[in-house]
Amino acid sequence: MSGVAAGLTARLSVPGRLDVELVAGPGDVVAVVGPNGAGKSTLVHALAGLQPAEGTVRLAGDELTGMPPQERHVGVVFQDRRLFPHLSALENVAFGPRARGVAARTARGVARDRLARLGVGALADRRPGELSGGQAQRVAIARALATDPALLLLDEPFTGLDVGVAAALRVELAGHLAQYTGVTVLVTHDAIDALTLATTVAVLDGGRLVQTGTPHDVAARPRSAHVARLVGLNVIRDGDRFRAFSPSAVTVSVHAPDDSTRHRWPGTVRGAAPHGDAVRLQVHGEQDLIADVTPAATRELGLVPGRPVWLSVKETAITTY
Ligand SMILES: Nc1ncnc2c1ncn2[C@@H]1O[C@H](COP(=O)(O)OP(=O)(O)OP(=O)(O)O)[C@@H](O)[C@H]1O
Repeated sequence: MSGVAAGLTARLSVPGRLDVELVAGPGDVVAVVGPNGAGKSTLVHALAGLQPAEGTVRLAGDELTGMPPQERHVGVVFQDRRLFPHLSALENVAFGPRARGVAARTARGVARDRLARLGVGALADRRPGELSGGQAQRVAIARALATDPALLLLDEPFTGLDVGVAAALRVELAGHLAQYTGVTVLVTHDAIDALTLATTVAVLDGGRLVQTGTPHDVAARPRSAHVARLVGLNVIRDGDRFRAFSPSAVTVSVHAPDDSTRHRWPGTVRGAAPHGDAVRLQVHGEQDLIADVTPAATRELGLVPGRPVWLSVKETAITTY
């Protein structure tokens, strides 16, 4: 794979908890998903050097194996933020560059820039105790980005935030990640994160990677019930918004539906696989979509690979982000 030397290659093992090989290129956003206890946090901590692990980690051509956390070119955001309570937002963000020997004035300039980019420039003088959860998480992300890390680790960064706050932060993070040339590893329990932010979804179960692929591939061909439940969503990009709907909300027909209240897409059946009591169809077209239909409908409509179909969904079944 080209560019891997500039990206991340990790082989990590923590006996009884983790045994994975993870490869990502520059700009990749790897969403790590999996059930509770799968080893997601262990992986993030091992990459950050906060969890002793056997194996090797190469990042941007550097060997990190055995390197202490503060020397790794890694930015970390945890769910509980972990800002220094006695420092202002600005000082929290400037701390990393300062610790790396950057002059105070320059470090503060970098910190102002990162805070502004995360939409919290006006809160630079506040202490963490004077920030809302969403604001504190923006500061935590600004802090993680302040050293221009080659690897950004986000461990459930939206957990504990109000739905609206998480949605706004997700949009900003998406904009940021689109320009970020390092590797991002994002631990998430949320299908929207996996499908909208990630370039790769890595499914961890029992400490091992059981599936990796593009978000669409993993959603279309989930190899575990957990992932099927997690990523079983259609997501369409509409400008800078994402529109998501469940495969069970999709109606499949062989003629163009004339109901103007529904969104319609033509496509061709690519594959069909049992999915619980239903059949999950993969449909290729201008939008690659998945649809759950009954086995009876599959037979009656002749929904086999190559079959041209129309998919439609009611506006009310669509959630916009
Ligand atoms: N400090 C520890 N010492 C020993 N075992 C641990 C420790 N922390 C976690 N484990 C075990 O390691 C395994 C992986 O845990 P980990 O916290 O990495 O999972 P996770 O995927 O992040 O789970 P969750 O989604 O619940 O946060 C689990 O079996 C857990 O019980």
